[in-house]
Amino acid sequence: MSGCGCAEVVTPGLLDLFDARARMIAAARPIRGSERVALAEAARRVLAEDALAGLDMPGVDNSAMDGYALRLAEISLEGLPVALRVPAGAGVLRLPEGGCARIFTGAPVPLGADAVVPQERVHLDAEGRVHVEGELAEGANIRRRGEETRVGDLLLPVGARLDAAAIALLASHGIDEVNVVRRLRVALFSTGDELIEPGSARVPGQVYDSNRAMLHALLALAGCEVLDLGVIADTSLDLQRAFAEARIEADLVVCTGGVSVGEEDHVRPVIERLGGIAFHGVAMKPGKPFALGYLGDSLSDGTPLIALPGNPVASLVGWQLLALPFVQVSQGREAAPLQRFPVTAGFSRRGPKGRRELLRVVLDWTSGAPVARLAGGQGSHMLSAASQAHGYLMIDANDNVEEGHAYGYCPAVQFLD
Ligand SMILES: Nc1nc2c(c(=O)[nH]1)N[C@H]1C(S)=C(S)[C@@H](COP(=O)(O)OP(=O)(O)OC[C@H]3O[C@@H](n4cnc5c(N)ncnc54)[C@H](O)[C@@H]3O)O[C@H]1N2
Ligand code: MOO
Repeated sequence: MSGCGCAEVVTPGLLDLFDARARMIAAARPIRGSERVALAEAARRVLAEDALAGLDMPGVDNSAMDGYALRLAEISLEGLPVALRVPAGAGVLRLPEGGCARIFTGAPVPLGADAVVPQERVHLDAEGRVHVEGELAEGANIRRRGEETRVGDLLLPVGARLDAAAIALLASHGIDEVNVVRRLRVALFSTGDELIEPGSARVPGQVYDSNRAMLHALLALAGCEVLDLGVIADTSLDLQRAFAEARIEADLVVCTGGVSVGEEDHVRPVIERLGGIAFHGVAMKPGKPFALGYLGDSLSDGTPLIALPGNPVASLVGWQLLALPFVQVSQGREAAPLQRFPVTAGFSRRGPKGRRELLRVVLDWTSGAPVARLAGGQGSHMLSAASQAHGYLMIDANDNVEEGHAYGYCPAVQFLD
């Protein structure tokens, strides 16, 4: 990866992005409480207890191929008569001496058989006797009982998030209900007197509230229950009321807007009155005025609060890089590591001094290897590029982008896990 080799120099007063991330992860406390849900409803939920194997897997020795089950010692020039037919779902039968069994993929291998020959490797003579072509090893094409897991083995640990493969694994053991961590209850509001609801009539100067729609979607994707408090007016009193209500109802409060330094930005002083700020300001672009705070006596005893910037892309990036790992730990999961790998830049650009920049890029594969190209305008108010981007190119605080050099690429898909 490129870089001038100097130590990172970030703007004084701003926290380094990775320090901020570490502080978010350290500050989060897993919530208490679980519920039983049907497996069909369990996608993206987090296991509240270990899931153990209810049976040996596979449950019986079974065939990996459509073919013939036989005793290797009985293979002869005369061929073997087909003495049994064993479809999937049949019980465990015994192979008669001197005969073989027609068998299908997944069907129980009859007792006595020690190999399965695929049907492509046999020929049947006029009497229907089976002749094996080529060599066959003992155990060939037999999937052994318990070769994957045994009764009582750990299938999935507490804290595992249930994806489609995990759900299939549980279903394969006959499990139809699971004990999962209750959903994290998150109170969400945006603040700004210019904000109006999408769908309503607008006069110039008014702005549709896109951050709340975005954060609602992101919280839902992360498996949270969202308590949507709407748009809160930019006054200390209104914010104070909103925070007080949010605190009673929720495990976590997320707000967006009004978190910068102008006199119209009331969020920080109100938080300081009702609780405190753990940190405010991260050396990243976009997303600088990110804050972690709390309502109550302390971060560990009070209700945590995440204040995201108003600029839409700053809000998105703040969620993805800083808020999401906090939510993951609060849900009883491990915070997913930030995936980053080198990708060549297909453009040059001056860097923002003092802040790590997250450029919204698309990957161009036409040359066979990925080349990052800007997805569009990079202003932190510009959602178009963010909506097109495959991920971010992360540029160090004191670096410029030079075409042909490699920089850390963070795929956006990781933030949907
Ligand atoms: N003098 C300074 N001004 C600003 C600084 C600074 O350090 N010194 N930081 C800039 C940065 S960086 C950002 S990011 C923004 C963040 O400001 P706020 O979090 O206080 O956000 P607002 O001022 O409320 O709004 C900024 C911008 O975003 C629009 N917005 C706000 N909420 C929403 C929403 N829910 N949906 C859509 N758009 C929203 C708002 O209309 C403004 O255009 O501050 C810079 N200023
Ligand atoms: O952090 Mo701000 O996001 O540069 O717009």
